Amino acid sequence: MRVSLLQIAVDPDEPVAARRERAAALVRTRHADDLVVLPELWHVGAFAFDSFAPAAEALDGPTAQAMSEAAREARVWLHAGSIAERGADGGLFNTSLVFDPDGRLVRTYRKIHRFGFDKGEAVLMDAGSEIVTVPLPETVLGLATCYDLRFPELFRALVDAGAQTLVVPAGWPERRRAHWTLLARARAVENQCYLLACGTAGTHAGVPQAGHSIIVDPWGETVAEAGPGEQILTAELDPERVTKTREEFPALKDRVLGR
Ligand SMILES: O=C(O)CCC(=O)C(=O)O
Repeated sequence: MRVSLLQIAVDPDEPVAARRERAAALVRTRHADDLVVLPELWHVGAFAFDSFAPAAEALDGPTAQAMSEAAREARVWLHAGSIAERGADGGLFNTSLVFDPDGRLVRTYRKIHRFGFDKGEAVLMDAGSEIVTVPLPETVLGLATCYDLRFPELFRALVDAGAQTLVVPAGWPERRRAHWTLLARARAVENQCYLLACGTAGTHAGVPQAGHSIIVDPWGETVAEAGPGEQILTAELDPERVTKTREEFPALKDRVLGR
């Protein structure tokens, strides 16, 4: 199973519509992949708090439409990262979108843990509450977003729901890059899953982004890691490794708490 993480640069000088078209054009080139992943809030920037409400879109808005068409053209599964979603009830959510190779929006995930403590996303957005998995032909995706990476109980719940490949779009800041890499590997090894963590590059709202998107295998080893700039990170995964790792080292079966 070939996967690519599109580590897009989010630059405040680039209009949202231009970045949307650039991202769609990149997705359209990925026809040799099975799964393509974009970062968190790449259309607007995860730290561009003032733009969340004005840039918010419905689930059939321009970003979703562009991603649907790109997935269909490339014939790939597309985790299109997340958008600022204006819900039908007026709520504002940080929502991930997954499209199938026919361009159908098959699942959405509203970020559960909002970042910012008493400002930013934490006060501007509403929290999701649903644990979301997505069955693909080769694996089962478990969805989480950025700050969620710090909450292992979410990932355990995803494993209980059948997840084999954890997908984490992010807009992680450079300042805490060491946490990003450490947590990505920890979530993979403790849950015996592949983990695909796709961040942004560049600097927006004065916050330099970490980049360093990373693909980790179920043994906790790094399969591929990006640098700091805009980059496409590609790797070949063996979905059977999840089952084999869980059979050969059955630590998940020894759980005592939280079952
Ligand atoms: O947890 C962190 O250090 C970064 C989280 C974050 O930037 C986010 O969730 O948008």
